[in-house]
Amino acid sequence: MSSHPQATPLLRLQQLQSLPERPRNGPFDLQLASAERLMLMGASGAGKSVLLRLIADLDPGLGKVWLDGRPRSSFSGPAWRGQVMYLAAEPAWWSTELAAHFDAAAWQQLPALALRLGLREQALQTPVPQLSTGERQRLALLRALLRQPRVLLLDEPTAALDEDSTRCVELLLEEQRCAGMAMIWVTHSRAQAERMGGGRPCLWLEQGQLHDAAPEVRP
Ligand SMILES: Nc1ncnc2c1ncn2[C@@H]1O[C@H](COP(=O)(O)OP(=O)(O)OP(=O)(O)O)[C@@H](O)[C@H]1O
Repeated sequence: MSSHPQATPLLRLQQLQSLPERPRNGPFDLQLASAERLMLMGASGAGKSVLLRLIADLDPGLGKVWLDGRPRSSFSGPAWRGQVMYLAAEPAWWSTELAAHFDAAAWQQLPALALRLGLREQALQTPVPQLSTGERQRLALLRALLRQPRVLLLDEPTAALDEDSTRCVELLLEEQRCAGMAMIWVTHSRAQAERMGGGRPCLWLEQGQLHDAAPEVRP
């Protein structure tokens, strides 16, 4: 399957798949342009997180991936994941101090962005374990955005959020897309897939394969 076939896609997958001993996932062939966003749905356990993790090189797999025509094998792992970044549904925090997760420039930019996502000012001074799930989810998103990846792989980024916060996140991510960031966005919300899909059908993952349409409308 290919989305928007083009001469030089930003991200290209060819026959990407999980290792044979893992649950079947793939092979996937996919292209993603700069400023393109694919919405991805599928039943719980269908393999959506595994697909994103395969792309980010966080899960072992077979097949090929390119960024801007350059093979993933020519990047170091950290360099690849800096440009093709996976934002987990439950992101990891390696220090209880929030500031430890941001470089100095990003830390300066954080308050204004946090305000836009409805985070209280005090949240930035609160030890990470004492933040609410939704606060941590928004801060993890900002941590990722401030690193300016070329491709952001979003695993249910609004799952823990109320409607207002969800809309704030959607607006910010739309701005980032318009500025050129490509995204694959996993959601369980059909309404969100429609809102954020830009008129394109969302992709469905089922039995390890991607489809252009929801299961009930496929022949
Ligand atoms: N490292 C692994 N080794 C073996 N099986 C795995 C591994 N990681 C995930 N799986 C299995 O692959 C399947 C897909 O998992 P995945 O987390 O990708 O589902 P998902 O579509 O993201 O689900 P949800 O919507 O519930 O988050 C699950 O059955 C899971 O147990």
